[in-house]
Amino acid sequence: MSAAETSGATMPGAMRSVAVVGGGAFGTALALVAARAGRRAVLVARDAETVAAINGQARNPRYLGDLVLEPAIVATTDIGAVAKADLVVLAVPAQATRAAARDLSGVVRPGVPVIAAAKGLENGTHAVMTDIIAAELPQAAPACLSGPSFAADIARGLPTALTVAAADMDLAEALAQALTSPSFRPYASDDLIGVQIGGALKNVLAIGAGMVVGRGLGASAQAALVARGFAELARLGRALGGRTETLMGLSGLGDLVLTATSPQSRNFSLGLAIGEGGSVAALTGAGTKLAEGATTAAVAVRFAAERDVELPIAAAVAAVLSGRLSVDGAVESLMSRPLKREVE
Ligand SMILES: NC(=O)C1=CN([C@@H]2O[C@H](COP(=O)(O)OP(=O)(O)OC[C@H]3O[C@@H](n4cnc5c(N)ncnc54)[C@H](O)[C@@H]3O)[C@@H](O)[C@H]2O)C=CC1
Ligand SMILES: O=C(CO)COP(=O)(O)O
Repeated sequence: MSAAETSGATMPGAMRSVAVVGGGAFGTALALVAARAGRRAVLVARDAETVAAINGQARNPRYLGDLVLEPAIVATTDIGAVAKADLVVLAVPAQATRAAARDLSGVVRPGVPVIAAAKGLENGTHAVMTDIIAAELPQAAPACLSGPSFAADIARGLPTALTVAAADMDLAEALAQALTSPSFRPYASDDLIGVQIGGALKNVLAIGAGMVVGRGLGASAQAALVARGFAELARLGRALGGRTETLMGLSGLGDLVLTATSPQSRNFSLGLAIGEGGSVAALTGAGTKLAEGATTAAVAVRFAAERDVELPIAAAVAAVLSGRLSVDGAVESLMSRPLKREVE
């Protein structure tokens, strides 16, 4: 018997029904993934208008424009629907993951895997998402899904490859089997920390890359930020126990390359607008699009400082976001740091 079976976690053949919680862009895309993989997929969203549009017109206009959602998925506002699921996906923002998990505490059945889809660190606790799930849903088997994949690309059925991780590799492999389809290729991993630190940090670095482009600093500077930013992501990931191979894989370097180079990314776009002279307050205030890196920046810098890990680029991004530095001031501070060996 595998560790997953002895721990009571649900195994692949039994994962017939998937509940995705969170009716935004990524939750909707992941409900489509589950449906394409042959699972019974239900999307639990709190906004009744979104639920009506998904069920009535196969669209989520608020988050995915006029993209047609095929195959059809079923949406509901009833969180009780999660009780029937053999597999749960939590696709709400990182700072809402604890509240959403708490809402599910009396609903998720024992042994059911709960996959965190958010990319970020919790403000205050510095927790990764699977630690939040472990704390709030002790009856569940925590897992996470991360990698280069824009929700709209997934929803269109474009080819995507991601990493799905669980502490138990057998469970990670079972989750990959349960979600795979011709356009969606999950790779299994048991490195929960490596996967989640990569996903959290790449958003911060993507904001920095956007600032570089928006300020007109050139493609050479953008590439330097990606490479030295990756050194920071890997330094923090390794300090927390993540593996170098994971950090260099889909959920780390892969997602960093995507997000730090594409205006399709909300994090990159936020940085771009700041670099062009936009006001941080106006670009991150109420009603603006989610950019997880805007919160994760300061959280990661504090977390790293506690562990004596240096994150100069992330710190510069956090300083610009908090109004302590201009983009030009950030560049000057980074360029005037004492010279270092490239490899420590
Ligand atoms: N959009 C994308 O391309 C991708 C997003 N992600 C990650 O997925 C997470 C969610 O992102 P998106 O879906 O894009 O954001 P979004 O802004 O499109 O949607 C967020 C959804 O969460 C809901 N929500 C917020 N708090 C909630 C709560 N307490 N309970 C229930 N629902 C709640 C909102 O009503 C909204 O429907 C983020 O961490 C993001 O980094 C990961 C990969 C791709
Ligand atoms: O995580 C993502 C792609 O992998 C989505 O990035 P943004 O949140 O910056 O749009």
